[in-house]
Amino acid sequence: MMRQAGRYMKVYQDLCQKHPTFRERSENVDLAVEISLQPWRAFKPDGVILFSDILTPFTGMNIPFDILKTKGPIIHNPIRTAADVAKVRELVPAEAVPYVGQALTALREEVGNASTVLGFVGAPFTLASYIVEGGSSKHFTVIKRMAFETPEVLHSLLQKLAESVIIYVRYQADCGAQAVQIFDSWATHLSPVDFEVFSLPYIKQIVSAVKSTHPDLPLILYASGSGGLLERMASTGVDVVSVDWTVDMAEARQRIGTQLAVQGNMDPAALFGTKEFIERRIHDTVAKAGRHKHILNLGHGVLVGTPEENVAHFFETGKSVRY
Ligand SMILES: Cc1c2[nH]c(c1CCC(=O)O)Cc1[nH]c(c(CCC(=O)O)c1C)Cc1[nH]c(c(CCC(=O)O)c1C)Cc1[nH]c(c(C)c1CCC(=O)O)C2
Repeated sequence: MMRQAGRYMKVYQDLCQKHPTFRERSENVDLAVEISLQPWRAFKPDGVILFSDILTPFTGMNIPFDILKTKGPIIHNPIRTAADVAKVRELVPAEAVPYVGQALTALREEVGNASTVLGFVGAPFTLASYIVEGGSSKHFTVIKRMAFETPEVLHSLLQKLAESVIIYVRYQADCGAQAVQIFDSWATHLSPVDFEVFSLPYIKQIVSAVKSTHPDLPLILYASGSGGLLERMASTGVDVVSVDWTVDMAEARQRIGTQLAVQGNMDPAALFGTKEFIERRIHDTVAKAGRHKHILNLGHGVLVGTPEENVAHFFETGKSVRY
């Protein structure tokens, strides 16, 4: 299951006591592998997600960052001008983030053919939102101001990010990732007309560049609250469109079509419900996705406080579904 998978787990919280910083946990190969394997050992899901963050490659791009327990992601020197953009370096993953490749390779060895190892990247707009705003944001006013006042500055940043993301996806695949998920989590804060200018072209660029060198690597695209964008997401050329719970899965399937796979889309909070409720929701979701490619998942990460036994029940029920 996606993203902050692990935070709800006691084994992860215990490990955080000993290794208190996110960067230590994610930049040390042994720790990153160990944390990635915690949900795998507990639930045997069909996918094992690398423990890392979409911000991790920033270190190699001359964008110092931290992820603080209280404040979340922090970019120490936000990028606001053309001169700032000029300082952003192209990512050389083997030099800047070798632990990512090493962890993926180790995970592939560990899980063998019993599960799929997933890598992930942030999409240019979502990465830029952190870089320009300086951290998480509610209204995205700084990056939108840049978009609407000096679009050429934002475009030059997005283009640089797209080039590094292409390199990073290829690196993850070469090191063992069997599928890569692209997170454009905050793209839905853009109006669709602006999404078509500031996000879509860059995702398309990434997908077509990666497909030209890695035609068999499945690419998954996620955006939160993506109901206004489903057709546009499908038009990027990705193999899987990840859907969150604000869209009915039957409608999502209809809008995305039967050629692409859909992923999702249970409300993560459904795992606070009774066992029967969880089962009903799983069957409902699977039925609505229809007899076409579907990766059963939550519509976002597992929420902190989710009972681990309910997560286990999600997987047991999901695996027992027969068409
Ligand atoms: C936007 C985004 C980020 N990071 C990510 C996204 C895209 C997915 C989405 O839409 O949520 C993706 C991500 N972040 C993390 C993973 C690892 C995969 C997994 O363990 O499931 C993945 C896939 C670990 C993490 N990344 C982070 C944590 C939590 C902090 C910690 O455990 O130290 C984890 C486990 C920190 C982080 N990093 C980011 C945020 C918003 C936060 C949470 C801040 C908070 O709520 O406290 C940026």
